[in-house]
Amino acid sequence: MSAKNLGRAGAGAGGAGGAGGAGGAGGAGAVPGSAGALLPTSSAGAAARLGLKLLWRQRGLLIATVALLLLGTATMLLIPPLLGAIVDAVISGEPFASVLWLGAALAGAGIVAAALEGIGGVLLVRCLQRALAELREEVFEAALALPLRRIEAAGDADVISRVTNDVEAVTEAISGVIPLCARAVFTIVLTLVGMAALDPWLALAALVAVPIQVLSTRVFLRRSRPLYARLRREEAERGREFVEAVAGAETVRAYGTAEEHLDRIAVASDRAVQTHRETAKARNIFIGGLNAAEFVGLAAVLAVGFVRATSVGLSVGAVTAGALYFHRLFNPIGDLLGSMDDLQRALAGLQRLTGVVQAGTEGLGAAGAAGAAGAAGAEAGTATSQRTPADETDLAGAGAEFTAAELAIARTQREITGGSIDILGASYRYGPTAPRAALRGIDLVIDEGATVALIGTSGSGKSTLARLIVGFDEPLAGEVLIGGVPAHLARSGGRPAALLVAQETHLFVGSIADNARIAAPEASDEALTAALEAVGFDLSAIAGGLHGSLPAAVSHREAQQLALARVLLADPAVVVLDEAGSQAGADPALADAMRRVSEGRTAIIIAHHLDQVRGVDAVVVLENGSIVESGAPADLLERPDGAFARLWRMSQGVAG
Ligand SMILES: Nc1ncnc2c1ncn2[C@@H]1O[C@H](COP(=O)(O)OP(=O)(O)OP(=O)(O)O)[C@@H](O)[C@H]1O
Repeated sequence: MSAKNLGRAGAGAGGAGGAGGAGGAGGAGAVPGSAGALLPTSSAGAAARLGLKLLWRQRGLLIATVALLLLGTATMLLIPPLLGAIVDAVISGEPFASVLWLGAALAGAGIVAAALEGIGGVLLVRCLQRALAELREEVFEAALALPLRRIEAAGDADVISRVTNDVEAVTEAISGVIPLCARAVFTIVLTLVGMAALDPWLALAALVAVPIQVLSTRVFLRRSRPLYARLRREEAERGREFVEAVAGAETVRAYGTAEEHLDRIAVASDRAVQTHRETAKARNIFIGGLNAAEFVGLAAVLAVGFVRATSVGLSVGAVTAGALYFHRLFNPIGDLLGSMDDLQRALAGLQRLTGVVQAGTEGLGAAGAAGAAGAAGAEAGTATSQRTPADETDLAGAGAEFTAAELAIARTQREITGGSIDILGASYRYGPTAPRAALRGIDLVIDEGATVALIGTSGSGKSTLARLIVGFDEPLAGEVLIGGVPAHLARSGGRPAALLVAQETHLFVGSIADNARIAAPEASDEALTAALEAVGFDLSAIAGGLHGSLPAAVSHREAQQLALARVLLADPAVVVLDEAGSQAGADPALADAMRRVSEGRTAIIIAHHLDQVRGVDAVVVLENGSIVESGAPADLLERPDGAFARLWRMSQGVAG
């Protein structure tokens, strides 16, 4: 295969030292979401809407649950009047049998109410847990669908803290607080109805507590809402400092910057602790307000009961029942208002989770599908959902089954018409603060099936170009097309059209088969074995063979071979081997595997050893983000002053 049009602007008809279309928009503008921008947080309304949407999917179960809880609460309300009736029966000297019957009714009501509330509570938790599972899925899918640059800019810790801490806050609320609040609301409403039925004046007296409760709650909410939002942000920042220090442990040790990192972690921790203190203070004031309200309310009920008993002859039993009703309100009101704390935390968490869902959807809806195709494209290991619908019509029909993020991905992705690569005036810059553009006006056309080596000194832009080709990022100016489709949207047979095999291969805990199969979930054991054998992976060396566990200390060669086998299984039109062969010169088995993987598809090899350019159709030399030379290796070697010939001589230890 040739790469005859290669380096169209850079080399023209093989011209050495061309500027590679350096006139491109090297100074392209800001990268959205760059420079440490945390992922967005949604409004409370959007979070509530998402919560309701998820709950609505369980509506059948939810309605049955609410009915059971209401029935249970209503039955429980029979207890105070029955107790009042016992008091009246004893005072009026009724026969013991009557009191006994009332006692039996009391016990029966208690048992039935407890059973109904118990079953209702279990069903409610089940319903909420299902909604939570769906929320987790939505957030996870949205996080995967986020443009890779967006995640990099926010930092892994931000995403991790959302899918761990925030999900945990919402889980706690869902398992404990929301069922408690649901029961509390039912009890409060029905108890007030019960009191009003007993004597409307008693119910009115109970309402004296309400203004104090409302005031305490409002003050608390006003103070705590921003405090909780701040707390979650500060905890995420603390996590980020920590993760960064741990992830960069080697660098930290090498440069002796441990103290500096510890200081930064300490500052972030202090900030979070201070906010914790402020929230505790706000909570204590709030609880004091609730206690005062209870005291005032009960005093009012007893006083009004006394007046009513003496003025209109309300029975002592009725007043007792009224006081018991009011007393019964203490716990649910306390539960409800006391749960505001957890609900606030859960809402703050839900807003951050909804923010991820929105960012995933919006990023894709606009131009940000890079992450979808790109993240999915990384070394075939992270292929997106196999539920990719064939076209828009399918999507509309199956809408309910797809998350918003999936719909956005699927709507924008397109099948390629071939494996050619057209890079037209592509420029890229890592954020507005980057000192210079990583790529400037790259023009490069690679024919389908060609094998091309990218070479250049460190920082010349090879990896950046690779990221654009596999669709991790979009160029800030110009275009990168695979088979006529923008690289970040390009699909081939429903899978990413281009895959990258990087130096680091991500391996999952599990068997060799599990690790290979993520590239092609439907692949048979035979297909997996064939792919692994084709890249020289020695299954006989693994205890248990294909289904044996990945060795704890997997060698670099084995990891690379697994990554290459994944490419064979996923069968993309384009493969980019970034540093995959950095040891290939010294390891003929890896060099063979690379050749095998490059066969029958367009292959870009980021060559770190010039040995790797042997047998390639063309070489592209990058310098400072521009193509300075390109052409067939033999042709380039004939130009003694050319960049490639110079690099070649250096690699052979020849001066000049
Ligand atoms: N994540 C990043 N954030 C900011 N700048 C970056 C980032 N990655 C690369 N760069 C910069 O972009 C330019 C091109 O880097 P790139 O990694 O593409 O070069 P390379 O030729 O692949 O280098 P190497 O051979 O060392 O991997 C360099 O100036 C580099 O510092």
